[in-house]
Amino acid sequence: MFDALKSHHATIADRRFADMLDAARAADFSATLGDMRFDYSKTNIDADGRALLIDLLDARGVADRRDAMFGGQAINETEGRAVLHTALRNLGGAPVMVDGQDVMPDVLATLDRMADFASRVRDGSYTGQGGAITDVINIGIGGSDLGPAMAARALQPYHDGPRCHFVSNVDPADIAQTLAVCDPATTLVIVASKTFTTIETMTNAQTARDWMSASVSDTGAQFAALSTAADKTADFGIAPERVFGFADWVGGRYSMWGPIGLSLMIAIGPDNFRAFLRGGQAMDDHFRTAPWDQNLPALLALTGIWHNQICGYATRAVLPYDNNLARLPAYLQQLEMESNGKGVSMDGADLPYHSGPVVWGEPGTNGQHAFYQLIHQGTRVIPCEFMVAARGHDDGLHHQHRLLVANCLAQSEALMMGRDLDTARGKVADKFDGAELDRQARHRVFPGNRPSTTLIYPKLTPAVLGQIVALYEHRVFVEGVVLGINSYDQWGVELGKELATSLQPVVEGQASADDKDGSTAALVAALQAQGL
Ligand SMILES: O=P(O)(O)OC[C@H]1O[C@H](O)[C@H](O)[C@@H](O)[C@@H]1O
Repeated sequence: MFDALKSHHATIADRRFADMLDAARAADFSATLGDMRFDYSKTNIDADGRALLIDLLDARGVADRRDAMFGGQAINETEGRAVLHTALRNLGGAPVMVDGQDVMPDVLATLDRMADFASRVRDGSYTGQGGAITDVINIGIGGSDLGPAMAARALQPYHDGPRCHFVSNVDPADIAQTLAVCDPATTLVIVASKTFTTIETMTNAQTARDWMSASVSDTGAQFAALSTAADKTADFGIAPERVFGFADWVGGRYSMWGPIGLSLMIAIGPDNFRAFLRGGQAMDDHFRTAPWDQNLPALLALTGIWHNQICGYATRAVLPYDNNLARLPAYLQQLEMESNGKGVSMDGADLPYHSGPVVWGEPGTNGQHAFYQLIHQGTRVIPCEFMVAARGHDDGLHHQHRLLVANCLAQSEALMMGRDLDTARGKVADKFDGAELDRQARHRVFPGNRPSTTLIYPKLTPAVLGQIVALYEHRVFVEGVVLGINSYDQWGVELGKELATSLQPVVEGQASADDKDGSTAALVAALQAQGL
């Protein structure tokens, strides 16, 4: 499938793409949605390469598949489900049909119920036993944690509701340290779980309930649930008026737009939450209508395919120069790696090329003082995705924000330009000479020609965050369709869960480790000797 692209790549692999980069290329290899601009000119993709990449979209039927997704067809074929997180941000309410039924009335009614509840928590008319709610604890994991936790951090400047805490790990340290700073009489616990069976979440929810029941008479009244499993939320003792349901066509890692976003809505308020949804919807409209060579999600995806499947770069760094996006890399790790980390194509055959890349990152400028060394001078090429706002939220500190922007732009420039041996020699010629000058200079050489993309936006508002998240969601979709995999299941997480269940009695000393492998049995024995 990638033959033409690989042949093209072979002819240009040694080219220094900085030599192509003039103002015309910068304009041609950028695309915009309003004030959001995606620049992929600092890559080795040229007009021919881009044309071949766009051919792939047509050859793989991406447009039809996109329309099938928005149209409610069961494109999650292994689970027989539609993929309709986009319906959650379809604020205009245009009909979205699943099995002959319009799902929008239910979606919008649930959004209104969420807004009503969030408003009552925020204005103090919904109370705990001790009065107005001071703390909200969202208990969830994976898609029921990473989205709202990432967004609550990203939109911290808009936070004017009660304190929000996110507990995910089954490690008791997580819940214990959170409960320690909350008052049970004024805390709302939100149990977020699509299935309401996830062991970590149910264990933490039980621990929170025990904690609350020591001092609160009606604990159920201070619990809410976000789930597709209404029967299970009732069994847990949460009254239907505080259960916010959604359908199985919302994938866990795509679910922050609906009930799973309740903690975020309580933090920033329903109006800001709706602005977040509108941002996502604006990206949906763009994805559906913009020609491929102007289409941000498609271009982001094609840049990814170029770097991973064609150039062979196995990882990709996401580097937001926006400290409030500190959790974005973790969020994207689930979104991208759980979606496109598959070795089998939709029809069950082995994938004849690599699956999606390893995604990792940290905000800049922090990363510059840690792992950028390897990005600049390590032996592997790591494509970088920079993102930065024109303005921060503290106008009085705008001079400091400019320093942040200068650093972001400097990094992509440095990665591209590098520094050759002659220039490196010049840097140290006053200190060394002869063989020592050469040796010292070698350490100061930067190969350069290292690709990056840059996403810029005016300011990290709720709407802009919505655009960014939807941009990455659709990027994952396009990459998944091109690779021919199902981006919407996650069978690869099951085996570890099954083995954890079988190991539980072993670590509890109720069953022997004899039928386990030698390493596992020895580790259990050693941990038991240390007090397990
Ligand atoms: O929302 P839940 O049903 O509790 O699921 C939470 C998470 O756990 C699973 O193991 C999946 O890997 C994730 O995709 C999911 O988001």
